[in-house]
Amino acid sequence: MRKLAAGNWKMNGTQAALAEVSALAQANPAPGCDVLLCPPATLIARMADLARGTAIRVGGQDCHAKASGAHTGDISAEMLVDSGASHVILGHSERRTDHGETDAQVHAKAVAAIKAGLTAIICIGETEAERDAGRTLDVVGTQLHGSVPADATAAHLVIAYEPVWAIGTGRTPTLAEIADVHAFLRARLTARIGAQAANVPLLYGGSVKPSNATEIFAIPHVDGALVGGASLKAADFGAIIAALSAA
Ligand SMILES: O=C(CO)COP(=O)(O)O
Repeated sequence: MRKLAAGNWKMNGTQAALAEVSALAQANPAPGCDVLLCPPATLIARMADLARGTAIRVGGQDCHAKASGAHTGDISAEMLVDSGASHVILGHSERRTDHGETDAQVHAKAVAAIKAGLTAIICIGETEAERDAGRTLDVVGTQLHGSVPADATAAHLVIAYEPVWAIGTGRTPTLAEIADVHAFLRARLTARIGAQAANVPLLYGGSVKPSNATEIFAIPHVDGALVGGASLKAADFGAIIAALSAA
C-alpha cells in the first residue's frame, strides 16, 4: 500500500505559516509516499490552493456528523470537501479530551466523512494510566471497534495509533511496544472490516521527529506517521517524508 506522512498542525498557524507549504512542495517534488497537511480550518482553502499541482494533499482536523444545520462553530464533511480537503482527522485524543468525543460520535463523524468522499483518519490510543495498568490492547481494541464503521473501505480509511502520553512529550513507546500494538490493530481491523484491512495504512503518532522516524518506519505494520509539532516546519517534516520514502 502507499505509505502516508500526515501532519497535524493542531491550533497552530496563521497565513504567514503557509510559506512552509511552498517550501515543503519545492523540497519534495516527487516524494515516495503520500503527503498530507491538516491545518486549522481557517487555512484549509488557502493551503489547498497553494498545494494544487504539488504532491501535498490537505485535510481537516474534525467534522460534524451532520451535513448542515444549526450547529454553531462546527464544520461539515461537505464543507471540508468544498474547501479542497481530501482527508479529515477524527477522534484525536485532544478532541476526545477537550470536547468529550466518544467512540460513537467518532463513528458517526466517520460515516459522514466517508459519505462525503473524504478519507477518515481515525485516531486511537491509551493514556499513561491505562498503559501502566496493562490495558493498552483492551483500550485501543475497544476504540477501534467503536469508532470504525464496519462497512468502511480501505480507500477511505486510515488508522492512527497515538499513545496519549507520547503526544507532545518527547517520549515514545519502545519499538517492540509499537510493533505489538500495530500487529494487534491489523488483526482487530481485519475482524472489523474484513480482508481489505491489509490495505488500510496504520500510522504511528506521538513525538515522531526526524531523529526517530527511520527506526519507527522500519516496524512491521507501521505504514506512516501522524506528526504534530515536527510537521510545522518544512525542514523537519521534509526529513520525516524522506525517512518514510526510504523505508
Ligand atoms: O498528536 C499528534 C499528531 O496528531 C502528535 O503530536 P506530536 O508529534 O507533537 O507529539
